[in-house]
Amino acid sequence: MSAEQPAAAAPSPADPHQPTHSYTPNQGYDRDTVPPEVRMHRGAPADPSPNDENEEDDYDDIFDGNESAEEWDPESGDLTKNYNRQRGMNAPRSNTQKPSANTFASVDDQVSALSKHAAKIRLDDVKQGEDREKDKADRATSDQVLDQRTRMILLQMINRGVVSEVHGAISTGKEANVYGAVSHDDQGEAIQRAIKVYKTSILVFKDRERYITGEHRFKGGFDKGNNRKMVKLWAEKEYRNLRRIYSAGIPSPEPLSLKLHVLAMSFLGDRKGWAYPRLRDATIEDQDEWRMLYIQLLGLMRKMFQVCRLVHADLSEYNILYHKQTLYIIDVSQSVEPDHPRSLEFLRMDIKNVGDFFRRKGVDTLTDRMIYDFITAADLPTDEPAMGEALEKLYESRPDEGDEDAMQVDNEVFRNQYIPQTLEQVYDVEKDGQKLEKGGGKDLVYSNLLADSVVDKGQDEGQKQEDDSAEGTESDDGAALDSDDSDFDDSTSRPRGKRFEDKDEKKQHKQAVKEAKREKRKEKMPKHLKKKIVSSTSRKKK
Ligand SMILES: Nc1ncnc2c1ncn2[C@@H]1O[C@H](COP(=O)(O)OP(=O)(O)OP(=O)(O)O)[C@@H](O)[C@H]1O
Ligand SMILES: [Mg+2]
Repeated sequence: MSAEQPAAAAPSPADPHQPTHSYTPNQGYDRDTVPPEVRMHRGAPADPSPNDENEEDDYDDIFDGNESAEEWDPESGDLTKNYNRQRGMNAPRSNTQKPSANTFASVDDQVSALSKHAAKIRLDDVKQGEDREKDKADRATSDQVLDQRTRMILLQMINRGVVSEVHGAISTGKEANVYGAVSHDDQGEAIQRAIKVYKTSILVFKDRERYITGEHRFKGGFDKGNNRKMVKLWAEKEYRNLRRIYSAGIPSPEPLSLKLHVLAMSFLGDRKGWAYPRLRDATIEDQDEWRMLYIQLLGLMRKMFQVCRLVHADLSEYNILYHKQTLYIIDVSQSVEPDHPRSLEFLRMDIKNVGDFFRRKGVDTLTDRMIYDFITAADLPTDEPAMGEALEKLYESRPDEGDEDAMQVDNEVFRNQYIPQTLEQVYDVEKDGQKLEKGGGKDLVYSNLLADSVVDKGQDEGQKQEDDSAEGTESDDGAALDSDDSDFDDSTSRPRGKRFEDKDEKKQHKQAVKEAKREKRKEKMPKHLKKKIVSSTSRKKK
């Protein structure tokens, strides 16, 4: 106040009495009682971190709602709630109050309440496989991803009982870090968990746009300028995709809880917290096992496509974990639905990655085209052992059995083939279907999807029975499975129509069905109706 006042005089009994705390309008009381590791600041600079540049260090979205996954998607909120209820993941919460009248003070209270858990985040306790040990610099960077907001979310998860402790990084990457965590069951038994924390740095997430644009589930698009929102969207995508995959019975982490950019899931590893190796790092000597895993993986890809309606879109030996002859699918944040304009392109890429890897391991692989047809064919089984058997039949049906040169040529052709990017393009091609049929038709990589699963199914449900009997026969309109596919016994999953013993009879029947369908197509249905059918068919879950 006055300039004469001594700066730091020794305390004297005559000094005016100082309040124990100070009050700043709109900021509430000072928070010196809150340990620094959980202290939040409105206005005050946060710890410098490359990951939270331009981020206002506030926690409103963390405490707002306070309901984990329930708040992130109003449209599918019910589903998530149900899921969480079923999983019993909504542990008793001690801080359910919502910020209302005095928002800041209320958030502050919640922060203070969480501070008691601060010691349960111990990131120096690092658990990484030897071959994946990162150097110190890397680790330092990784630790910084735990900015104040992330720390707050983790504390909140601890408070809610999702986990009881968070440990060091299992993996530190460009886009996300995965941390080990522990939770305790009713008997006090430790259960390992994994927590994936998405990084919010702008550059890394730039190319993610192509996965989201065109996703009907993300119709609202995303705000490229807002990093935080984008990363949140990304975590949501992984959560939702994992839920589908896990509930379809595909080996994968079980998604447990989601808050903004932090996703808690079950841990794929041993009880001591060692994660299963990536397929890339798995030590498998037995050649037969490699082949078995290859067949297993093709089945998982098919199931993911047909049952979960998802294309992984980043599938490789890096995003598959291995344990005891079982493959686990992870890292599904970029996975898209079949109606995504680039889904088929992504699928083709996945197939290539998988094929290349297993070929390097010495496995006699099928051509990319055969795998593509196997995955997209509507009329094959979606469960084991039937899927594996179907693949064995494919092996038997190969015309140039294992001829590597022929396969290479076929793969090259297939990989360079035109894949439509939009529905409009698909329909234009479909109009020309008759022309293409005469020879080029089987090169239509999307024919499985278009002719069978989309257009015909949608046209008239009343005729479904008739169409069913022709399932698999339409396939020679395009690049579908060899017509022998009707020999597959998938009676367990879906009743098939008429079965054919005689090849000629089969051929005749196919011809007739083809004619009938051609006629049917002439009575073209309005585009908007088709589009509607396309999206409803592709969203359909079994
Ligand atoms: N549920 C889990 N259980 C055990 N380990 C896991 C789990 N999820 C991920 N991991 C480990 O973390 C690693 C990285 O996970 P993931 O592939 O999901 O992240 P990412 O998106 O690829 O991250 P980045 O691209 O930044 O490397 C995996 O290779 C795996 O070793
Ligand atoms: Mg990965």
